[in-house]
Amino acid sequence: MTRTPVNVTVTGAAGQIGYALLFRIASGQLLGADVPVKLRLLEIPQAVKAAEGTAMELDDCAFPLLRGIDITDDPNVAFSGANVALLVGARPRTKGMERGDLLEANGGIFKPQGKAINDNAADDIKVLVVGNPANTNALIARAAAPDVPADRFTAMTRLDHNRAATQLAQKLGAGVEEVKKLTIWGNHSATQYPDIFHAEVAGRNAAEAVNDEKWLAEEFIPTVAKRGAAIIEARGASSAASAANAAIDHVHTWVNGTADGDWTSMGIVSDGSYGVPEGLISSFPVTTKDGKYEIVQGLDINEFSRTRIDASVKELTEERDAVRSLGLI
Ligand SMILES: NC(=O)C1=CN([C@@H]2O[C@H](COP(=O)(O)OP(=O)(O)OC[C@H]3O[C@@H](n4cnc5c(N)ncnc54)[C@H](O)[C@@H]3O)[C@@H](O)[C@H]2O)C=CC1
Ligand SMILES: O=C([O-])CC(=O)C(=O)O
Repeated sequence: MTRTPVNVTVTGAAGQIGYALLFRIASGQLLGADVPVKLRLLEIPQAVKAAEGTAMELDDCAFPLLRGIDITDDPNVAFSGANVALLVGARPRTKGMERGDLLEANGGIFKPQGKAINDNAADDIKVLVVGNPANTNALIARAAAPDVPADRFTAMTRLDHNRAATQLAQKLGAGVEEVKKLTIWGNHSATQYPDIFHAEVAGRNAAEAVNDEKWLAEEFIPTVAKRGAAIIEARGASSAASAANAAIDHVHTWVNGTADGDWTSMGIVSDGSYGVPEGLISSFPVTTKDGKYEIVQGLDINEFSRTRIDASVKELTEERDAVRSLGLI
């Protein structure tokens, strides 16, 4: 194999998502079974030793595609020459913390990381923000990287998309692979809107096949939107393996393309489509090809959907205004 390795930077590498993610990247599941990778792990100084332990384990897997691991607490080093950056490390909300405090603490992480990406990453850099609040953290990083095209900054709603696919498949007794054209709109938060009106299950329109607006409004949407909290309640820790899996899916789809007749959901910088204010990082239905994505255009948005998209976009607008007033963007 003579191909130049792809540099993949992972922040928060010693955390629980990092532990579920790194082995899959190193085994070729992020970019493809023929693509060698070099890993750059960014951690805070106190967690560098733990990241070193994970790196020892990665070595011990003898992955043929893994061409090196660097571990650092310096964002400029971590993002030097990065082709793909997975921004996982974030400041969780702790007891007594107001939303503004959370946004400010994360601004202290994502602003310098955005600048370090701007100054050091490769020209083809692709960024996925996983750390919460993911959409607004992506907005902060993007604002700190004026030399990087805005469409390279994305936020993860693929976990929500995958959750919705399973809920819908289970409701209709279908396989998840038969579910197509689902959309997550808006924020990766409880206001997100999983939309089945354009979705198909085994070739049938999903909303018609379900034919149960009560289930849609009272079961499906809340189950998907509050799944993160339900996992925390059940597991005593937030979702990790499924979040890592979604990060793999997000980047793999971005790089390798969506299947014909299907699309996926990604948090991306709005171009104003579907009435989402330009510049907000909001989830949309997108197709991907040759490492680029496009918003699926021309979908009819009914009243049921419009109200819910607007509510989530309102929350994103409020988060943007809050980080703006904190001087973070
Ligand atoms: N978008 C999504 O669908 C999902 C997002 N998440 C979010 O992902 C984030 C990570 O989750 P976990 O891995 O479970 O958390 P964790 O607490 O286990 O790990 C986070 C890691 O980030 C590190 N970190 C903190 N600040 C850093 C910085 N400035 N630079 C580099 N590393 C830093 C910490 O030392 C820690 O090792 C959380 O914000 C969580 O809410 C989790 C699940 C789904
Ligand atoms: O709230 C969290 O940290 C976990 C999360 O985003 C999710 O599972 O969707």
